[in-house]
Amino acid sequence: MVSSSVNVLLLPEPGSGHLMSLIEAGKRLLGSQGADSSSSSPLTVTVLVPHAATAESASEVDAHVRRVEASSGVTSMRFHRLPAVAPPTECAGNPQEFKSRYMELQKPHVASTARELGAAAIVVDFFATTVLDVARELGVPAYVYFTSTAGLLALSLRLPALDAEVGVDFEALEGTVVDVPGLPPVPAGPALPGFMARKGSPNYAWFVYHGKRFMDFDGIIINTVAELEPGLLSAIAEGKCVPGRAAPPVYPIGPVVDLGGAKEAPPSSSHECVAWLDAQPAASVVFLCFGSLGWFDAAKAREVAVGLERSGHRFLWVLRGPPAPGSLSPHPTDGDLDALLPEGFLDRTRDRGLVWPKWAPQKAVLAHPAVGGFVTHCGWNSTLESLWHGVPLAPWPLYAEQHLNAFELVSCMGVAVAMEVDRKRDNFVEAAELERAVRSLMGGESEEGRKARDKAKEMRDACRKAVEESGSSHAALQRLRDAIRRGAAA
Ligand SMILES: COc1cc(-c2[o+]c3cc(O)cc([O-])c3cc2O[C@@H]2O[C@H](CO)[C@H](O)[C@H](O)[C@H]2O)cc(OC)c1O
Ligand SMILES: O=c1ccn([C@@H]2O[C@H](COP(=O)(O)OP(=O)(O)O)[C@@H](O)[C@H]2O)c(=O)[nH]1
Repeated sequence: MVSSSVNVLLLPEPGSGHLMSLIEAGKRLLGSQGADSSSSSPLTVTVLVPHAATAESASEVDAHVRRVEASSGVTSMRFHRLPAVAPPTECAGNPQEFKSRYMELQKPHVASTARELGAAAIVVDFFATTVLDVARELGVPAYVYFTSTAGLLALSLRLPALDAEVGVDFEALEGTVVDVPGLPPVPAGPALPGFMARKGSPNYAWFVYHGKRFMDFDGIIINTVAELEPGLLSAIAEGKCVPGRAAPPVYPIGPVVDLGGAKEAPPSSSHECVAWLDAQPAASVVFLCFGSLGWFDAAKAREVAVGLERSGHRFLWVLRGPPAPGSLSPHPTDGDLDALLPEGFLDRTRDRGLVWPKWAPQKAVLAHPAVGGFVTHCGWNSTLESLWHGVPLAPWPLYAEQHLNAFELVSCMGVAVAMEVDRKRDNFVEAAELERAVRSLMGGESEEGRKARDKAKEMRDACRKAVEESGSSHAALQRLRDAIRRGAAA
């Protein structure tokens, strides 16, 4: 007998990156609900879509929601738009504070919607840990969805204690290391996330707050793969991050990336970048792309150009320019190549390079057999997309938690060659250093490069196996569904 459905509410942060990741996670939750799904209650998912704070963000969110609504096959996922709230004021320049306070303002709407729709569980974005109060008030189990690494999760869980142990600002710890269970000693200067620099900053305070609250959830769903971060996941599960308290169960269900049609073969050469790659030999092209917010000024672009030219390798370089002057949007503009690149660079490299000034079809590029290496800002989605295709990396972190990701990619996972990024000079990389890293990554004599290439292939296989039936992420999803059903029954 099929019993009534179990409705899981998802509360994303209304920015396209986090929203898309949580919706994709919701699809996985609905996925194949297990051999016993005909006899147990089927899960349904309702995404609570907060009204985005800016017009630009609202239109991105709306477009994405419409695409998912229209796509066939996602029949048990519904979307419920939450009413607009007045955005918090006085947080300019403090994105973590803004996002955290904005999510806190959703609480009354989440509470009334959960009552109206009936919720068996609530899953919230990691900027929305305040919404745990609503779940507790209603007696509904609550899960947090963590869009980044187990490394950042371990650091977040450890941070409240670390905050008490360390009496100075973290930026004053230059030259020392920080202990995070599951990671080798973390060099404070190069590797800690930027928002940890000053204890007085509201972003830091929110990071400590979220770290505390993660411990109170019924479970933490994380976009990683057990085989990518085994030591970190064990350290968290063994309670090493918060001694004396059992951590909530952690469900590594990754890689949660929407691979669309790009899973195996690249799509037809409809995009100029892909058409260009079609004409290049296998594993011969280094791809450079820096996420949704990465951009370069002429000084940085010059170093890249010189480094690429001297490396002799083929390249596909996504070069974006600064956000529009006067605009509130942090998004880069299309790169003005004449202004950004050294004289004659495009002519000299015409036969072996393409500089693309706009948003690029990154997933299709990484899926292309011509791509042999990826110079990346180390955004976690970009990293997972690269590893899904077995492409080794050279890290050039820029913002958010990316410096910690870069450290982990080199020092723990071994899928990246190290590249020296001068954080004190706004993440500047010298041409000679880029040239060295690209040569190593793309098949020079270096042992480091060979190891990164081998390890990336190994991780590709591990990621693909993880999502198969009997794989670790598949099993974690099944444990999560069981826990949600048990919670609903209770
Ligand atoms: C992981 O720590 C931080 C992440 C972010 C952050 O926030 C964010 C919010 C949105 O509404 C849309 C986004 O696209 C977005 C992206 C983002 O940073 C990236 O998040 C990715 C995961 O989805 C991934 O982890 C990348 O590495 C991040 O660059 C912001 C932040 O502080 C401001 C964080 O500490
Ligand atoms: O030109 C670009 C830049 C980025 N991306 C996509 O944007 C996402 C970036 O997410 P990530 O977590 O790497 O970094 P963020 O932009 O959130 O910092 C990834 O899915 C990329 O494939 C893309 O398709 N084209």
